[in-house]
Amino acid sequence: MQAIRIGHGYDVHAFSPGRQLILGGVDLPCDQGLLGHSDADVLLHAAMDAILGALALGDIGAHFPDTDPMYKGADSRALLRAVREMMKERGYKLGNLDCTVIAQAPKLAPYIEQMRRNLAGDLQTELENISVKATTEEHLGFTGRREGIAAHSVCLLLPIETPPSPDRVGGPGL
Ligand SMILES: Nc1ccn([C@@H]2O[C@H](COP(=O)(O)O)[C@@H](O)[C@H]2O)c(=O)n1
Ligand SMILES: C[C@@]1(CO)OP(=O)(O)OP(=O)(O)OC[C@H]1O
Repeated sequence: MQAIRIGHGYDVHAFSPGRQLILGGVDLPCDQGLLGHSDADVLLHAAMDAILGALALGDIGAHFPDTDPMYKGADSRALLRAVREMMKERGYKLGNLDCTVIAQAPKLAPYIEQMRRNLAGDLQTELENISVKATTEEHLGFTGRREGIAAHSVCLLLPIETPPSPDRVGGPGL
């Protein structure tokens, strides 16, 4: 029987004019977006790093290098689904995921439920297993000055249960 595993992820992207702001797969109305090789969805990047961390598989940069033209402008939801497949192939499913986005602006509360739905769908889990929270940084530091957005994520992975083989049902001798 495999053990339950815990993972942590953290990511930061800088604001940049002329970019779309995409968080948790939601295209947000904002005067600027985040800079990145991909769509720079910092929330999904932290979530993926948590899952990869739980599996001791390194980080997203190792799997989807930012030097590879294949990932230029990549949809981070597609990368998340690829990470989900890595998790399944190793015999795990998501237990729960808890994410915090650190953004002075824009206000994220109206979009949090859609972000949760996107994550739950891509990770093939129930909505109740996905938590997304937002906090400002009280105008302190790079996030507080609106220079960028950071995200943290922690997850638990559970072994996928395999049904007992028929010859073991009922115990020895039956
Ligand atoms: N970008 C953000 C940041 C925070 N919120 C919500 O506002 C509330 C107060 O935030 P604090 O920084 O004072 O903790 C809190 O309920 C956050 O969920 C937000 O919607 N968007
Ligand atoms: C997501 C990837 C894809 O090339 O690019 P970026 O958008 O630059 O994001 P980062 O958080 O720096 O992670 C590295 C890459 O895996």
